[in-house]
Amino acid sequence: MAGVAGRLARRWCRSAVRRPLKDLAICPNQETARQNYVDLVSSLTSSSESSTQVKPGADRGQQEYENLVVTSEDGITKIMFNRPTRKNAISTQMYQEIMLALKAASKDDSTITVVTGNGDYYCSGNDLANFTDIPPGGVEEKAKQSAIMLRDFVGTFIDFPKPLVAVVNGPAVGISVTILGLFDAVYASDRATFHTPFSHLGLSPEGCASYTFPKIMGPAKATEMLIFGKKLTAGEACAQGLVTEVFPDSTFQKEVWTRLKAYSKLPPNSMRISKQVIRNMEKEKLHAVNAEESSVLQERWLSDECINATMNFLSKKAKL
Ligand SMILES: CCCCC/C=C/CC(=O)SCCNC(=O)CCNC(=O)[C@H](O)C(C)(C)COP(=O)(O)OP(=O)(O)OC[C@H]1O[C@@H](n2cnc3c(N)ncnc32)[C@H](O)[C@@H]1OP(=O)(O)O
Repeated sequence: MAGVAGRLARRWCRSAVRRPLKDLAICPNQETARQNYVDLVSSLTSSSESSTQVKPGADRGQQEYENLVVTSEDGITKIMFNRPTRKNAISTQMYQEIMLALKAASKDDSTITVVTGNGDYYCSGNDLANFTDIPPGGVEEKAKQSAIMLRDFVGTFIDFPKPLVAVVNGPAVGISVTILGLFDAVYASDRATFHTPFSHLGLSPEGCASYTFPKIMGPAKATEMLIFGKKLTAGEACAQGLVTEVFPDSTFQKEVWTRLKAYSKLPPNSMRISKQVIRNMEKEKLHAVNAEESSVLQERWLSDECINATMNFLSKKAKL
């Protein structure tokens, strides 16, 4: 594995050497930062690479997923993030699996779709090792591919036609928080926290949060979360309208699932149509916001601020 990373890194270095710096449109400091990043990537152990690879033989036709557990029962399709040892961080493969699972859920017989996490975390956001998988086109190509994937991923939530409920079983970070603004209800354990540390990571908001959060909680509170990276408790997130209701952790699963099972017996067409009426006027705007956020992030991922923060995490120098 280290050999593959090394080869990719060497290929990126050769292409960088062939192109004059003015063509790269970056200053020498950025060039050095990127080179350091590529060097770090090539020295990493195989664990981060294996976490983002698609296993041959994963049979999508039969809805088998490597990083999700998807079940359908009592009119509810449950999509559970299932990488508990990585705090359910979303790998490249997992983004694809979530999109597939949502598309399947949009067409199945269930009336409600639920997203939740396995283990002590709901989700720790984007898997920071995603950026170690550098294609032959180099880091610019990686940023471009990531922006396309991000736009498609968020677009799947914008277009989801049935009631979509998040059952937030523990801390939520980054993109797993921002997309909550696209859910129809958010139930949280009192152990959950909501954290979008974009500035700490040299990033900017995604998941349409630059539009939905100011609308949900007002611009001043949205600024504290999205620009200053303030971590909210479940109670605070509920007071600000991001969370529908908070439950004590000891009774969380029982109370939430009892409620969801009752809701799932409501007439499905009526629920779908009500969702359309509530959300459809906004769809075009949300897709435009999604495109803009993805394009801004494509640039951010190439910035010194982002590269340094990612390196610090991957080399175990920093955590949130
Ligand atoms: C690519 C296209 C789309 C991009 C969309 C962009 C989205 C932006 C975001 O989502 S920003 C948020 C990114 N997330 C983070 O920065 C979180 C990083 N993780 C942490 O700070 C901590 O791990 C923690 C606070 C979430 C949990 O700390 P704790 O001490 O409780 O647990 P560990 O750190 O020991 O975690 C167990 C192992 O899991 C690995 N891990 C956890 N989260 C991530 C992650 N997001 N990316 C990669 N790896 C993660 C962690 O490194 C541990 O691994 P180890 O056992 O090998 O040490």
